[in-house]
Amino acid sequence: MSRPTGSWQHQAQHRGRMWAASPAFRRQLVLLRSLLPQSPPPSSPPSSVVGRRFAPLSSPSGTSGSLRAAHAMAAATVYEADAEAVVRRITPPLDRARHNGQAVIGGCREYTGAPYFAATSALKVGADLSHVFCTKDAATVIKSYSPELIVHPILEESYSVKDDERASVSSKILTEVAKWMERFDCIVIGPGLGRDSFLLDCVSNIMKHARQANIPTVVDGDGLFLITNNLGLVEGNPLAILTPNVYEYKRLVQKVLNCDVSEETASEQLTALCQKIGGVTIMRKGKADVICDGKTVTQASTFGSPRRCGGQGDILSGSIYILGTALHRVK
Ligand SMILES: NC(=O)C1=CN([C@@H]2O[C@H](COP(=O)(O)OP(=O)(O)OC[C@H]3O[C@@H](n4cnc5c(N)ncnc54)[C@H](O)[C@@H]3O)[C@@H](O)[C@H]2O)[C@@H](O)CC1
Ligand SMILES: Nc1ncnc2c1ncn2[C@@H]1O[C@H](COP(=O)(O)OP(=O)(O)OP(=O)(O)O)[C@@H](O)[C@H]1O
Ligand SMILES: [Mg+2]
Repeated sequence: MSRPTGSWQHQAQHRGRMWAASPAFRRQLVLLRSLLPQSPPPSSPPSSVVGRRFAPLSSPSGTSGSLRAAHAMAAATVYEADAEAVVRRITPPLDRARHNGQAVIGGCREYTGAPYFAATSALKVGADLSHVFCTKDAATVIKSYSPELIVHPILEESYSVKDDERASVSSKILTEVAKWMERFDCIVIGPGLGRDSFLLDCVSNIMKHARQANIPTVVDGDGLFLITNNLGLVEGNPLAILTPNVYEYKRLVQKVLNCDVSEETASEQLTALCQKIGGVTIMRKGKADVICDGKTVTQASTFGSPRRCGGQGDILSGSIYILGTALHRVK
């Protein structure tokens, strides 16, 4: 699907006026401050920020075509995040008056592990409740993994819905998820979702609803497959965080920037990608996780296991839940 033809700048100006007056705007400020260390004042040494300042990953020289303009605007500096300090800063304090919840939209016939990993990670980093919205086939399996998860067997794939029932089933699914939406501090769209066209249409509606409700939304796994083919779902949404792995990033770059991934201009290309989509924050997963909001580039290169077993990305997307709670605390 092609991108909307309306001018992004025009839409951004309009949204900007609305955002400035809304609680979501304050959440966005916290999002940026949490993920990205602030630039030190010109006279301050690098140690004064949460994170160290790094030389550019590469020079923008040698880039060509449509990327050149974006590269000219790109942040030339990559910061190294002090991941532990960031986590300490945004982890929700224990408070008797408070409870927090998150939802994972994912899980189909093939994949039950991914939504489980994401949902259970949220519990481990501090969520009191974690919901999974998945297909009926996946629900019993996911429930049997853990009594802590609240599992809703409501998503449907094409094979289980007759053509003339699609509209009513789709609307029923949205109504069911919408009923719960206000309880969530954050939703994660995509781990183990699969790529069934009917299911993805229903999830598009859920994403639009979450956006209207200003719920911070992490997009991972097959959620990234969905948005890569329908960028309007996240375009201009400052509460959207995309967490692509190597392949998901490659597909995004090819679709949005119309070129291949370039390691020589990695930070500039990531910045250009954020700017072209508009508003979103992207965490590019890899040996170092590189995070960008279109202005600043930060990397977290704390050593992890070199083993690349499946599920590590799902754990990451579920853990980003704490960022959602940080955002809701400034409601
Ligand atoms: N236990 C589970 O249920 C799991 C389900 N998963 C889900 O599976 C679905 C498809 O995800 P995929 O990542 O397979 O889809 P992709 O389309 O991103 O990957 C396509 C192919 O690339 C390979 N690949 C991915 N990352 C790679 C890397 N860093 N280096 C080399 N090869 C790489 C994969 O093995 C796969 O064969 C998603 O919904 C995802 O969430 C995964 O999260 C893994 C665990
Ligand atoms: N080459 C690597 N070396 C070391 N750590 C890595 C490497 N690639 C990714 N990681 C770490 O693993 C985490 C998960 O990234 P990964 O690329 O495995 O996600 P994924 O493919 O989406 O995982 P999943 O199997 O859950 O879908 C990242 O946050 C990163 O810290
Ligand atoms: Mg993944």
